Amino acid sequence: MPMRVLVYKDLDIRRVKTAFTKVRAAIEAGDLRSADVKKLAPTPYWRAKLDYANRLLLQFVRHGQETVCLALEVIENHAYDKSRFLRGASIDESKIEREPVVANPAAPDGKADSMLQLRWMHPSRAEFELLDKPIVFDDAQEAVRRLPAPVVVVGSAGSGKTAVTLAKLREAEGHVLYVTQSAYLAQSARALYDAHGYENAAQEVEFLSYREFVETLRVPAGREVTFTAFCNWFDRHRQTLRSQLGDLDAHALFEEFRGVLGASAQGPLDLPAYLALGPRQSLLAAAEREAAHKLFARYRQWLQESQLFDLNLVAHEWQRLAAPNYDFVVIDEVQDLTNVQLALVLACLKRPGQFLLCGDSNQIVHPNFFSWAAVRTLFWHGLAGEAAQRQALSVLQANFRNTRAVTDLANALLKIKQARFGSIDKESNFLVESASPQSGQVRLLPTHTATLRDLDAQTRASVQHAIIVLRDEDKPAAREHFRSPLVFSVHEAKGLEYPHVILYTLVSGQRAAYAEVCDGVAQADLQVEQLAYSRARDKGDKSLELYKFYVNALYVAMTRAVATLVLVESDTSHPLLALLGLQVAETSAARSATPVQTSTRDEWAQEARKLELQGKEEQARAIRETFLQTKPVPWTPWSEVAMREYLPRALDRTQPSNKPRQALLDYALWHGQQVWIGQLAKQAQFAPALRLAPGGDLDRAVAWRETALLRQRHLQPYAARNFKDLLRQCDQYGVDHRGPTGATPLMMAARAGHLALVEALLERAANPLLTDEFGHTPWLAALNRAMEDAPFAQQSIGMLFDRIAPPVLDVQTDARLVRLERHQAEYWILSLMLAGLKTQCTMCVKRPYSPYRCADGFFAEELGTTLVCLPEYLWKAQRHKRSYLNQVLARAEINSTYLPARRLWARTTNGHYLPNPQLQLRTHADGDAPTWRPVYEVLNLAWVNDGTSHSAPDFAGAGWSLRPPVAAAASPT
Ligand SMILES: Nc1ncnc2c1ncn2[C@@H]1O[C@H](COP(=O)(O)OP(=O)(O)OP(=O)(O)O)[C@@H](O)[C@H]1O
Repeated sequence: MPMRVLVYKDLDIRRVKTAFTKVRAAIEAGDLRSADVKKLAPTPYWRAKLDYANRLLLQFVRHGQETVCLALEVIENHAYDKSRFLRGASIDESKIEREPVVANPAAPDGKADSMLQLRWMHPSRAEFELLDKPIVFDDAQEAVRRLPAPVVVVGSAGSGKTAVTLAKLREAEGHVLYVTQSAYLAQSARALYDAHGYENAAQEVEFLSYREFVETLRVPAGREVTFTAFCNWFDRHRQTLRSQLGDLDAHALFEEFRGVLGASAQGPLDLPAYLALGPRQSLLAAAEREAAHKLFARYRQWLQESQLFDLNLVAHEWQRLAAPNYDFVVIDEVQDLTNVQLALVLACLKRPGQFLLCGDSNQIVHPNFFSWAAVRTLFWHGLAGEAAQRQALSVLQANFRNTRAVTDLANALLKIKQARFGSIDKESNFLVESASPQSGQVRLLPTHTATLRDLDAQTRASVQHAIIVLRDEDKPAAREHFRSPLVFSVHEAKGLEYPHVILYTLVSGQRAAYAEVCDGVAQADLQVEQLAYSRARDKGDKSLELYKFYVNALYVAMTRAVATLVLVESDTSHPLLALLGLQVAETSAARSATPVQTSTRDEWAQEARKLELQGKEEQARAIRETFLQTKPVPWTPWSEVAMREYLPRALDRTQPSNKPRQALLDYALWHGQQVWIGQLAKQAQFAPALRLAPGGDLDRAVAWRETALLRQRHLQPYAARNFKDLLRQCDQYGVDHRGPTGATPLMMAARAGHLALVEALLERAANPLLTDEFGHTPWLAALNRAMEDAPFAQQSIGMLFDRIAPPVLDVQTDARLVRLERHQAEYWILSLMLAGLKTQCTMCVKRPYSPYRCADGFFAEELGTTLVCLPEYLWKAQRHKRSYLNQVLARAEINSTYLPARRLWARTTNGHYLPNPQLQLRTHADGDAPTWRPVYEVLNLAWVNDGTSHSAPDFAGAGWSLRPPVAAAASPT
């Protein structure tokens, strides 16, 4: 059967052009035999034969009932090991040659259903972009991709803005920045960029949340003011506020401070400037502004007194730190940033105009004065004439996410908004076109007891259903009927999506406001295919500002639903619902149209983890309490606290119990801390310790053997092929419970190099960011082993890297955030230092270099021993020279003049380095917001020194060594 062939945008066929054309024609003709297409089991890929030495990597996907062939990569000279997509999978070419050719890739194992589905396909375009999945751009996206900078893209949720933005970002050269308000979005964009091992040598790319971007200039002192903190301040001033500002709520005042008073690129407004604002530029009438201005001054004072900072005000102060750093900048969800914040980002461009902005003003759910016109005015200033002329906006109208029914309803609401308030601006004045092949469903149901009972039964145990209410204060009422932990206010739901969504009395809960939203709008006003641009009738009319929250909130809430949407309303005859074309679905069949769904424990665990990453703590906690209940472990995991408690008893010879002695000995061997062994031998005369350290001095050969045995014993369950019991334990005690050694199962599995177990634990939402008391994450636990076990480094680090290595390493030096990316040598060197510090001076483990030589710090030869074991795609052969490592060590040293100055480590003696004592690491303690902590506190240097250094005489003599760091000796100045 003929077959469409789509070609990956980055496929390089220069050297095999003719052969490629022939192979492509054969596949298009459905003749897989001539192309010699064979499966590369066990990977999902196939290969075709281009000529004797070269192969073409393929993948087959489905679009509806059709099978489509994707041409991904040319594999030159049989070098499957260099393939970007195969990621080092071992392919036996001779075995493949013997495989039979397959006539139809969808047929052989009858697995067409499990093949990747393309969501949408262009009628004629043959090129595809690859993010997490292959995407063929529609014409509007393709046009944006081809536009020269500056580019401004307006598109609603699900219109593929992020996809096209990333495609464009990949084409830029030099130092490139992607920045957006939400840390979660920045992280997911980075994951999409990196997907399938994408790398681009022509660019150095950073993905930062706005907060992180600010931190790269200087980390603001104190904590960021949160809305909750603001609410507490607001409550304290409620009386004054009420008398002067009426019943303005906390959200509105926060936004007036953020979006109006503090938003201007020229700095916070003084009173005359504030009073001079037009009626559509502030929520407050002229008379109230004086009071608001005074309050703003008090707010700023309160921030200072409470050691809080407001990123908006920081943006203004940091303008002086802005330097031309970036060649190209992408700002996603630009509507979430104020002008002063935007100005700060754009001030960091090397050449004005080298940016792409994208966003959607229909998604603003708190009063916000974002307007495309204001954004335009802002960058108009910085642009030379010609660039400014080109400054057109591109609109993406398609929606690749929601089903047709949901999109139709959202469009109806946009029409009502337009008819009632006029256009917000020319740019956001469009309807959305659904690109979904599915029709979907929208229903209106009354708040009858039986209906609510049915809905609760359908949704309570399913991760596929979410319940959305208007405001936080509406949640308790929803919880009376819905037991699902997935109850969100609109604010919280922004940026989320669920297959099925219930809106609980959103409209009836605010009948009057929603009646205003559709006041004077008639069915006839909605009979349009396009939105015509029109201004509001009365320019002084502030109703749009006042009601924008309600209409946009409803819009955001609706568009969270991918497939089906249910509106549950007490007032089912509200005029807005009628205008939206919603009628009550009366029959019991309609009521229970959705079957009861039950998600598995793993699915709930994943959902909790996802929500946690997005900062939705409340729902994550609710999931844990409802579906992931666990018991405390019945053992006492090893810890510094426990050992400190044992120490006096363990070392006191008169104490009869050997239990604390044995625990201390095992702990010492596990972590490689010889000091405790010596003391147990000398002071306690503990027989097992005496065998290791007769007379108190360690017999290293015996210690190596004992350590290996003990480690093997503890790792054995995590290395075993059958790990059912372990998973059962995770169900009982939680996936991140602390085992007897104090490590989580993921840390142990990583150290054991057990990929299948690592994957099973990640599947159960194990947290790869948790650390042990030496600051070791599961990834650092694996690296620690790699430093003493070369075969492990060779066999396991590559595959573990893809699963658990952090995409970036954030450190703070000189009060700035320095982000180390995975492809930078500094990322690896610092990771090895963090992973290796604990055992740098150990005598309990056989390591390639003597602990005496290691005491002054890490050195090129030592680091290189591990780095050369990494697969080529992680550590290129060019980096294998020791001189290269010495160069990197020198350039990131605290006194180096190299730019950018990273100041990651300090030179202790010639060629030896230790992490800069001034360095701080971003840590992710259980459930808390990430915080900065000094590196040696995270690595627990004091405890490491207690356990390893006493019996190494050289330490004391080596001016600056693994003794507690002497800050003065390493001061960056
Ligand atoms: N041309 C396309 N064909 C098929 N799928 C697409 C296409 N463009 C985007 N998508 C998919 O549609 C979904 C939404 O795209 P994307 O996240 O880029 O939209 P967005 O406009 O950034 O949405 P939001 O503002 O809600 O984040 C993604 O799963 C993306 O892979």
